[in-house]
Amino acid sequence: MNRGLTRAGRGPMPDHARPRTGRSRRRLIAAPAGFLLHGPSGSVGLDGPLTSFRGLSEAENAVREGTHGNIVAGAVPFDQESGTSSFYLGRRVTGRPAVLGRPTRRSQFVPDVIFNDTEIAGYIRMVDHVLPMLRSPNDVLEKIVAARAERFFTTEPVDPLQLYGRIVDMYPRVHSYLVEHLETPGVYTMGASPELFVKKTGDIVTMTPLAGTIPRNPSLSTPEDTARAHAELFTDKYLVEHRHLVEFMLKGLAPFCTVVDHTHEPQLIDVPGVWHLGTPIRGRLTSPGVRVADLVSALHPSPAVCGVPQSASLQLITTNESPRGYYGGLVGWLDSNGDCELYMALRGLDFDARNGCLTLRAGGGIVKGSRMDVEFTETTAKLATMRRVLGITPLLEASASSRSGRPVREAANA
Ligand SMILES: C=C(O[C@H]1C=CC=C(C(=O)O)[C@@H]1O)C(=O)O
Repeated sequence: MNRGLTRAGRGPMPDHARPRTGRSRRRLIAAPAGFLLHGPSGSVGLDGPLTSFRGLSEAENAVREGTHGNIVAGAVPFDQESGTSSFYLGRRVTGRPAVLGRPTRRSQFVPDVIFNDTEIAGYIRMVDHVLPMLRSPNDVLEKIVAARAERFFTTEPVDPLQLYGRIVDMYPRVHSYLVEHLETPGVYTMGASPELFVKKTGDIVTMTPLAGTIPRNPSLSTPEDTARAHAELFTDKYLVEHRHLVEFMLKGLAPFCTVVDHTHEPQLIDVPGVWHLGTPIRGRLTSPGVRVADLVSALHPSPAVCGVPQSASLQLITTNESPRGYYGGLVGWLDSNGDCELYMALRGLDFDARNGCLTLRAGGGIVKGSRMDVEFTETTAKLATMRRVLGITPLLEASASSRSGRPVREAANA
């Protein structure tokens, strides 16, 4: 167990990354304390002194003891073999940190290399490599999630909490998250997650796995765009891509549940910038004492971020992509009652406050019948969620605007 490694023992934060406290009549979180979550289900932060853990199972044991705090919160990486978790045990605080309300200085974000072309080339190679495998009746691969990164540098120091505040303000309909990396203090993963991985309340688990995506069309009215999304997503290619995920989740849940209910048809899910197919699932656990760490090892990484079969997809991803870190992992909290809320760490970025480097990452499920150009456009639409936060014109909106000759409406929360 890695107890006892507290913020006090982790060296100083750089000046421009250090949080400041402010005065407000609302209840405030004075410091970021490793983890923040804001969204329709409420706000969660931590109050110290904190104890930290590099594994979900140890973190769960400690919070269930209930002696050092009532909540443990943080992130599980995409690949638990090559990365470590960052969990912080403390007391639950609800409310908005004072610093989130502060106006941000306008920074410029410049690309690492023009168009981040190395990552684009790697993505194209990966998709080219897997498409024939998916078509071959002799290959086991049925679905794989290929992802690509975009890297930018800030031209002046950026406060990670102010950056996070922009995410919270821009995307109130989904859950925003921030986790400081335990291994590398001063590095943060943050974003606006569209997807509930698992929520546990007593003996009830709920989730809405998402797979199947098309970008929103900001030049259409909402009813027109809804009709278009329905017509495009309820077709064989997307339904198969989605079914792989639902089948995996149902199979993974079965040993833990006495009953599992789900809708037989997926639903159209409206999240910032894109439409998804999603299936709400609800299970009754064999006991409220089922461990969250056991649910996570049965269900993560799911085909929402990895593929089918899991081991072959994981192998292809770890061999061919730059390390994903917390992208495609899980973020959220577990408490001393055995309850939890974990979200998929998607539509986010890694921010290294020590050198101003930001890495955005997004991917999409590839199945037999997928097309390179359509898949690439899907990753562009997903990357746009964080590009908007940085004030970098999303490529899709820029090109749609120049084609139509008129400005395109902001689609982030349309
Ligand atoms: C892998 C991502 O999204 C997942 C979640 C929803 C829909 C997805 C899809 O349609 O491929 C992905 O499975 C991402 O945002 O990087």
